[in-house]
Amino acid sequence: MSETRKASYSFLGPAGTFTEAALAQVPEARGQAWRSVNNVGEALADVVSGRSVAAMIAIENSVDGGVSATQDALAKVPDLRIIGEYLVPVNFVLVARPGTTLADVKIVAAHPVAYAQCRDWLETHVPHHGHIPASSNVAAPASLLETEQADAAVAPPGIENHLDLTVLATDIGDNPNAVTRFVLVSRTTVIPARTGADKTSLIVELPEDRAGALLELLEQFATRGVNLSLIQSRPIGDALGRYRFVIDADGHIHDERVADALLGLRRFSPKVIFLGSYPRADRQQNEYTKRYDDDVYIGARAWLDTLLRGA
Ligand SMILES: O=C(O)C(=O)C[C@]1(C(=O)O)C=C[C@@H](O)C=C1
Repeated sequence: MSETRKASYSFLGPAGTFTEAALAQVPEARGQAWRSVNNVGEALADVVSGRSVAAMIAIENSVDGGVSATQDALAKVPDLRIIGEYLVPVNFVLVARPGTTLADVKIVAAHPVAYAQCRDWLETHVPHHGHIPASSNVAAPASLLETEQADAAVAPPGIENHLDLTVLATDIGDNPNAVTRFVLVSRTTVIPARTGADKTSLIVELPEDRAGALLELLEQFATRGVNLSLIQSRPIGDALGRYRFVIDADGHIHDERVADALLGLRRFSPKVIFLGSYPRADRQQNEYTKRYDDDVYIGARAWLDTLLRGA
């Protein structure tokens, strides 16, 4: 009797993290094997080695901004593609071992991105606290039951149903509408179909020592009517003052205006990494001016062809 082998999907664990909630939104991952890992590097290594078909990773938080570990890993690990985007609303509770009160709390364990989202609350209600970083929002409360290094932990709501911990405070996030954006990363070169509500992710380096280079980069998009939903600089790391740009552009590589912008970037930049074109999580149709429609590019190319053919 032959048994179908399950495909493996890696996610930041253990079970109960927001990353797991993002993976739960992926229809193809349902009923497959989910592999809990401890960090983004491990998740991407699983994809590179073929151990997992894809990995779910956090890439941006509405309060704390871009997740630098993810952005840097995507710049360094070759041949990865983003194939989907998912949004998860995030809010937090403060938990402790039973018997602990808020007044007892001196050290708080928290994932750094979660800590950054609860900083105002913690500074107001636990003003003298110290912080121990944890690898995830579930690893933080779990650590309270393993060591006494921390007195309390920042955790996702509902954690008290899985771990023997007491909730000291709820809704401790500084912004009640906080959202984290996740991406599903794979090694496939098959580009998800164009939907009209798409995003294209890129990492672009600037040519060195050129006045106005950043403006020239932006012009590649502006002159083709392509809107950017994200542009963030990250240090390349080899010398002070050298940066790469992480970019999300509205549209799909199969949109003529986006393809033309990519050609412009490739001519101008020493390094362009195409991270993928994929459906936007918010399913909002891409907006652009009529003069950047596919037909306009196709018509212009046909005109050039007739000139080249001497017609
Ligand atoms: O620890 C988790 O629950 C995660 O899924 C990780 C993560 C992140 O890496 O940004 C996800 C969402 C929250 O904003 C904080 C932490």
